[in-house]
Amino acid sequence: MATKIAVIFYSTYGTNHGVALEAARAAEEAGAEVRLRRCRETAPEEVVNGQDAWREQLERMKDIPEAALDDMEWADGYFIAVPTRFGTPASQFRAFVDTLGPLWQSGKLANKALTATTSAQNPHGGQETTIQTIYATAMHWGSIIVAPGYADPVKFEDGGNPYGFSCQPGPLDETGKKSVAYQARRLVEYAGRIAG
Ligand SMILES: Cc1cc2nc3c(=O)[nH]c(=O)nc-3n(C[C@H](O)[C@H](O)[C@H](O)COP(=O)(O)O)c2cc1C
Repeated sequence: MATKIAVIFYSTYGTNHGVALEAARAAEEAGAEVRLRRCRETAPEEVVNGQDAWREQLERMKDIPEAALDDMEWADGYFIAVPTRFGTPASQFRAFVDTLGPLWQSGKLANKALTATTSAQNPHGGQETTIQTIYATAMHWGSIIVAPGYADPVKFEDGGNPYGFSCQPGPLDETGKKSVAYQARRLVEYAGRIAG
């Protein structure tokens, strides 16, 4: 049976959408069954519509299903891609996390593999604290954290964040794609071992 991976992301301007697409592609290539899911937009409509770039990104994602409890229960592993907001994950992701109490209570979030990535405007704008904050939540679930570390040469080319791939806003460059693909393959491998 194929390893099941949920790629859960949120993106205001497109960066993390790009990361999520590359992660989903690489996980599928590695043999996983993949669900690509976006966190629901929680910002007021007038705020989203007040920024063309935000409104257009929401339009680009409209056919991607919103993340739901069933996706979390279904998956063997989670690939999380969310922007940094003041050194922590975007609240749209936190809003989804805050719906997971019943799953956690029934033990259905335990023993899943999890890895996380982020983006921030500045090269040192809080990427590491964002990823570590996601990992702190994952520990409450009993997840097995699959950080990339420096276990592949690409980590010496991509800025070297051992907690998870991180970048500045914009489309992924070739090194970024390689790094995200490596992190996704690693997740598939360890999610499969745990589930197996
Ligand atoms: C409310 C808010 C807070 C932000 N906080 C930070 C921050 O702490 N550090 C930083 O470098 N960038 C910060 N940014 C920039 C975002 O991280 C950036 O827009 C995001 O990584 C782009 O990802 P996306 O294209 O997927 O939306 C912030 C942006 C917003 C709107």
